[in-house]
Amino acid sequence: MQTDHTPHNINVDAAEIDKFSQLAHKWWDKDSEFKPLHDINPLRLGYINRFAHIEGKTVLDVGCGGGILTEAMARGGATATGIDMAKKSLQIAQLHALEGGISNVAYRLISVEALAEAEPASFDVVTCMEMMEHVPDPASIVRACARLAKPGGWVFFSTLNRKPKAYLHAILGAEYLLQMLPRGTHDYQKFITPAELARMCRQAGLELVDSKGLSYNPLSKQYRLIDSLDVNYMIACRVAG
Ligand SMILES: C[S@@+](CC[C@H](N)C(=O)[O-])C[C@H]1O[C@@H](n2cnc3c(N)ncnc32)[C@H](O)[C@@H]1O
Repeated sequence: MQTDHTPHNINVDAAEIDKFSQLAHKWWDKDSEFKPLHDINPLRLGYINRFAHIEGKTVLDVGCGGGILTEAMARGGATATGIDMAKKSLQIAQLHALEGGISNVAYRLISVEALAEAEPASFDVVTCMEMMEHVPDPASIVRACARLAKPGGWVFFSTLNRKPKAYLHAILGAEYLLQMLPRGTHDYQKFITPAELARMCRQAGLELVDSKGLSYNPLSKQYRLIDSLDVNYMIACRVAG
């Protein structure tokens, strides 16, 4: 794994990185705290592919954790790079790729802001999933992601909406009632409304092309894409060509 030493580590919440580092050994346990990410992975991969057709493309996965999406994109034929600020997660990601014989994926310990400064406009596709609600300054992440994509490239974000319904579903439901996630996984104040995210994208020079919500049915234990952005949602953006 490549480690880049950089002063660009201001936009990092150390407690968040610590939280994910402590769970790092569970990234690939599909019955663990990371089960929801495994369950939504085919949906988000399908969504990304619908717009960006990743086969043969260079993709960057920002806040990649153990590489659940990064590795799926590499398996889908992309040359994938995953970055995160939790070293343990990156080590797990790299080990998992090695064990699976996947060579078209690389992991780097570097902030997205530092990578954007060093290698602007170098990826066809940039993804940043379920990460922005864990950082102090999400707009800085959006700007860096936009800078890293090539002209005409695609940028995808997913996060949680700061709406009471999201508090009910993502915190009371998932953390307390269903115990799908550890308590304290999410901080409601850090959730981002679609309007706020759209503004951040606009200010970063991204054109918002599409948005979809994700809905979980606790009875069937299935996720599906929906039009409502009330709880979890994803957006697809394009850099001017
Ligand atoms: C909920 S996990 C999502 C992992 C992955 N994106 C996925 O959806 O499968 C959030 C990830 O964001 C990472 N993270 C938090 N703050 C970060 C930062 N400032 N820079 C890079 N990664 C960060 C955490 O270490 C963790 O791996």
